[in-house]
Amino acid sequence: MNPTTQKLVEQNAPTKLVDHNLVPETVCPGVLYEKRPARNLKGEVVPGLYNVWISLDNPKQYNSYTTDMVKGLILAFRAASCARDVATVVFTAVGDKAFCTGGNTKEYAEYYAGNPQEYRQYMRLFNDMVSAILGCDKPVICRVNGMRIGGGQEIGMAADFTVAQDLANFGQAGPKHGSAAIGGATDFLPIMIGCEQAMVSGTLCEPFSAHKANRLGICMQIVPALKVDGKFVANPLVITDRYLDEFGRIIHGEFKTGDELAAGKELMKRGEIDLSLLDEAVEKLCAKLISTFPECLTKSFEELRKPKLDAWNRNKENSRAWLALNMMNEARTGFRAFNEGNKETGREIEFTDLRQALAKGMPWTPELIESLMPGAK
Ligand SMILES: CC(C)(COP(=O)(O)OP(=O)(O)OC[C@H]1O[C@@H](n2cnc3c(N)ncnc32)[C@H](O)[C@@H]1OP(=O)(O)O)[C@@H](O)C(=O)NCCC(=O)NCCSC(=O)C1=CCCCC1=O
Repeated sequence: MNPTTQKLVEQNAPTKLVDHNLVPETVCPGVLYEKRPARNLKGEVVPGLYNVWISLDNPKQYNSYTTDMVKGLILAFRAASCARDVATVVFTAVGDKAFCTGGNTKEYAEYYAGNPQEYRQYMRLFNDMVSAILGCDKPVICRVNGMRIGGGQEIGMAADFTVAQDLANFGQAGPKHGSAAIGGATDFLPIMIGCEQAMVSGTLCEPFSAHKANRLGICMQIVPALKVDGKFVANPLVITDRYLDEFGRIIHGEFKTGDELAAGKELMKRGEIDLSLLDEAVEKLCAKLISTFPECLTKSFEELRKPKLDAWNRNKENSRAWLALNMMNEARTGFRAFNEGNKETGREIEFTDLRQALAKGMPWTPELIESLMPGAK
């Protein structure tokens, strides 16, 4: 700060500030809240200003969020909103495997399955978490440190910007695991990537690469993360060196197959993951954001959020009720299948068995659900 401005601040700023936060900046289980010094465009630390890094910390379960973590995120976004000295929120997670793979399937299978009134309460918290991200008083950057799947994709899309390391996959999981992607994805995807691609992602649940996420417009920037022999290389599992196939179809960002894939996997084994370029890109974006008038920036992102916010507000309460009741049958079955299955038995049900049974008018009995579990004879 220049000396004249500094003197004016000393003479005019209140000596005691009112605390608008609802809760102290608490540490909640599974959520880290860390203030990091903000930097300007030259990379210099700006004294007295910070960016808050809110990190999901459940790497063993791919940073899926438990009920406690959902509560922690609501509080963390609220605290960041109220912090006068915070410029930007970086929303990320611990490790390099996953940003988040959505709701915690163990908790879903072992507590919420068959318990719709409890899940309805959980969905109150879930809805408040998404609203807390969309309503954050600071711009929110989703730093995608690894895969962003299911509810992870939903809370990531609620952020204002997405910057990803290029080994991260994106996508939905709901209809394969007994849910519908109505925790934000069905609201945000059509706006962000168009109705056709949204339909593909929200129903087929096929993961797509960071390169494709960038092309579709769901991610503003990607950076390489794999270092082989000391040099960064693009994700070797994905086609990145050509745009079209012989028929003129776009193949850039599609997953490799056959020999090309095998060679990619070999290269992957030789390399190590280094997220320093991701951090550089995120810091650079934070520096660009801090180099703006604060209220004009806030008004701009508040307006630009409106298409997402309007769609979310229109649907979130109905979605809550539907998801709660769905815990009686399909979610009860799908999340148990993921939780009780393994690599050998598989973690999904035989969908055609269920469809054949329902086609004959079979009711949803506990025995039907047991008969559908992976490995059931
Ligand atoms: C496709 C996957 C994301 C990754 O697959 P893969 O790379 O093969 O890893 P895994 O071996 O499957 O997983 C590694 C370990 O992490 C555990 N894990 C992964 N995801 C979760 C999770 N969401 N909850 C709890 N634990 C998780 C996994 O069990 C492994 O541990 P283990 O000890 O068993 O070796 C794949 O992991 C996957 O599909 N995951 C589940 C994705 C999912 O279904 N998420 C929930 C979607 S629904 C949702 O999020 C919702 C949000 C609000 C609205 C309603 C709603 O449904």
